[in-house]
Amino acid sequence: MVDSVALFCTAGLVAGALYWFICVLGPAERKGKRASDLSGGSISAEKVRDNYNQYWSFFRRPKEIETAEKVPDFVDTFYNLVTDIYEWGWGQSFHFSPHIPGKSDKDATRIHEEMAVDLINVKPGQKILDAGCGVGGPMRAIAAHSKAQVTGITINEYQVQRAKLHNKKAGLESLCNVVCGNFLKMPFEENTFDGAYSIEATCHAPKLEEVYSEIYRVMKPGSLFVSYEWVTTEKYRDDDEEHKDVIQGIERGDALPGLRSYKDIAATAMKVGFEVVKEKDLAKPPSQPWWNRLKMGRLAYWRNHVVVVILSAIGVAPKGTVDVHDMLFKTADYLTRGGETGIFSPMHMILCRKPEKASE
Ligand SMILES: C=C(CC[C@@H](C)[C@H]1CC[C@H]2C3=CC[C@H]4[C@H](C)[C@@H](O)CC[C@]4(C)[C@H]3CC[C@]12C)C(C)C
Ligand SMILES: C[S@@+](CC[C@H](N)C(=O)[O-])C[C@H]1O[C@@H](n2cnc3c(N)ncnc32)[C@H](O)[C@@H]1O
Repeated sequence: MVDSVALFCTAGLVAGALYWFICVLGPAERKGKRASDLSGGSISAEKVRDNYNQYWSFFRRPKEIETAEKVPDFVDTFYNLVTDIYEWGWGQSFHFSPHIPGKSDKDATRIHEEMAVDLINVKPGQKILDAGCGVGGPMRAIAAHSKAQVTGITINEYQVQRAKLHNKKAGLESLCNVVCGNFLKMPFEENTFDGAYSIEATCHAPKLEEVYSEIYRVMKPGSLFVSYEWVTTEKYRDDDEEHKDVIQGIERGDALPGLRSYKDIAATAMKVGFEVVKEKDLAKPPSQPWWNRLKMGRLAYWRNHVVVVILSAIGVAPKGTVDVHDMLFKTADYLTRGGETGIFSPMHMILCRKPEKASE
């Protein structure tokens, strides 16, 4: 009798501890994803590992990444694999922001997002485009702040579902619209939007010119476009093996067909017809390091690793989740090294205007 009571109590304690470790400690945000809900996005659970291997096979055939037609599929596969982990461990905004002393990561993220819409100067009710919207963290902050009508586009169907769900929960359905599509060939008429922004998304385009010219096409003459670009900075040397290693690590862990130099951004914008209004690397001092948040998360990553291993072992999370989590763990290190050495920036800001009259 005493034995069975002890057994019962121990089992209760173990179950309680597991619940606390996985469900309470797990979510990044109060209303975030739970570890027990980790999935492979639109990929069925049994195909997650195959898709992870397929993702890596792109890097064994680098020529294919250079082919524009293959890149959206490769990026789509990547976001099926990482979207839930990002939401669980980071939140609903899939980007970095400078650390702001005395402010939480959540507030610093929102301030960085609001700055984008303030730069494009839109009025309540006007239509704006979010090129590469993720699950819509920025879109909701921007719609709430500006009262503009935001249309987001993402290549990943699973993100569309997540974004719509979050928009509904936030009561922002009337201001936020999400479509699944390729930002290299958007399902919008010419001159549709009163402004456009893109946060850490155009880096996935094999050729920046293609996405910029498509954004230019759908914007109204005289309207503004702002982008936060992932770039290598003036400190990057391609004859330095350490630099090359860090940049290659960032490309592989973030589904990038090839990082561009900061020099290419304004040149490309002008090539497609934009006037460049302003260009500034928002990571440069006096901004505080954006990579602080990645470094401080290390303990949480270990806890997440244990959670993912347990959940995969008991069949709650798909089998390849551990591999995907490992890949992100290594990526966090490459990104931190990129930030600390100053050779990489995820927030090279460019503000452009579509001229009232297109030049010849
Ligand atoms: C703009 C892009 C994504 C940028 C960031 C949002 C993500 C880049 C690396 C990601 C992460 C790395 C480590 C993960 C950790 C091991 C896990 O336990 C919890 C999630 C991470 C913190 C994850 C979160 C998102 C990132 C910071 C790219 C893709 C263009
Ligand atoms: C790092 S996430 C950033 C998401 C969002 N801007 C944010 O900050 O939360 C990059 C986004 O770009 C989208 N993306 C990448 N390539 C795309 C393409 N060819 N067409 C449409 N969306 C694309 C991805 O699906 C993803 O939503």
